[in-house]
Amino acid sequence: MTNSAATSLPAGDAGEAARTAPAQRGGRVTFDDVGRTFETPDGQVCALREVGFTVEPGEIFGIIGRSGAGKSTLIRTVNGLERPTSGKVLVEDARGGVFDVGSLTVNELTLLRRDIGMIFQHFNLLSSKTVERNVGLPLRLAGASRADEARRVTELLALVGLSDKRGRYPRELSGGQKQRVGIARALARDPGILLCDEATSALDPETTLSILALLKDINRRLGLTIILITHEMEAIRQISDRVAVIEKGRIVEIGPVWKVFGDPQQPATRALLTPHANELPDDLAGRIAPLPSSDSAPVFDIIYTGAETGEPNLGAVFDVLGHDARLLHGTLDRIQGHAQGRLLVAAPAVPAHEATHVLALLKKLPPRAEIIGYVSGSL
Ligand SMILES: Nc1ncnc2c1ncn2[C@@H]1O[C@H](COP(=O)(O)OP(=O)(O)OP(=O)(O)O)[C@@H](O)[C@H]1O
Repeated sequence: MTNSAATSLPAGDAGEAARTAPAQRGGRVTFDDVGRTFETPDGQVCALREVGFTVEPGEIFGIIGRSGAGKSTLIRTVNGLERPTSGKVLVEDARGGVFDVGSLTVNELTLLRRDIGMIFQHFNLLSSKTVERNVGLPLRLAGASRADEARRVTELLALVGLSDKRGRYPRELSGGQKQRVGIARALARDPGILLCDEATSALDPETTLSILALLKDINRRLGLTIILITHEMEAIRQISDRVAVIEKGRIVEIGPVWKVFGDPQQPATRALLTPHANELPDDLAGRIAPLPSSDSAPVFDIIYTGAETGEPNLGAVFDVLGHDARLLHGTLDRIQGHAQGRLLVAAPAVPAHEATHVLALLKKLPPRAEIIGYVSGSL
């Protein structure tokens, strides 16, 4: 990989022609031991430490972390809005040109940013300009003719489902429509990478879903690489291929979404994903005791991480726990085709002194199970 800059960045008419052709595949982003510290009146703040991973072309890659973890700083290093104080951010475009973002001159950065679109939580639209003018702005700044701009705006508005809003102003649009304008504008110059900074955080749940569906559709149709930072786990779950968890500036966990969500390894990940995972409904919690009594039944907590082969086999569970076993509580979800979740099952047929033995049998079916207590009362 070349670490030096911009000789392969397209320039002039030939470059413009290449850029207006549909992207065949997205760009690749490599964080190579990236660190970023800020000098503040209160001393140094270390926002990123030893960050190292690669986002592959065409991936939708999510970055999650609590407030102040370093998400914004990290995503902003991709388009040079932040420069690393150590390490490198390398962006490889679809034509194989590799750019060391931190070492680019201002002019080179301007060129690189043509290949990197960005959308924001608060849309950042120009309120005095129509939808058409907002979307066409990057093209106009790049010197496109009026005719080329109008043609491209027509394509982009069709892509985001806003063809009928061409002459409207941002104030006349809903939040979801404004974000669609933001997406169209970000795609105006046919970038290979789209950065999404909390892009759905200001939207209601239904609109969020429609924007996520649009991003996924764009990713599939254009082959664009999408990097999204968010504190909304649902956004990641819905569309990301892989996810990285950032905590105090470090990447603490990274992997396919189904794996990280189904079987989080780090406390920071668990805190983000399942803050209420161990909470039971009050009525049930009140009935579960730590020790058995004469009329109680052991409660088995069965966890499907998604790594099991095939779908969860309830028949096999009931063969072990007895056919009068009762489902007390549970969730089951599907992420990227993997069924994962948790079932709490009471087994009146299992005497307390056999519970541990039965637990061992149960563990041979799904990979995780434990006894969380004993429930008494009629089942
Ligand atoms: N320009 C700056 N000057 C000083 N400190 C900064 C600057 N930018 C970010 N920081 C600090 O770096 C750390 C990471 O901030 P960052 O905004 O990247 O976190 P975040 O995960 O995006 O948070 P949020 O979800 O709240 O936006 C924080 O401690 C923040 O205060």
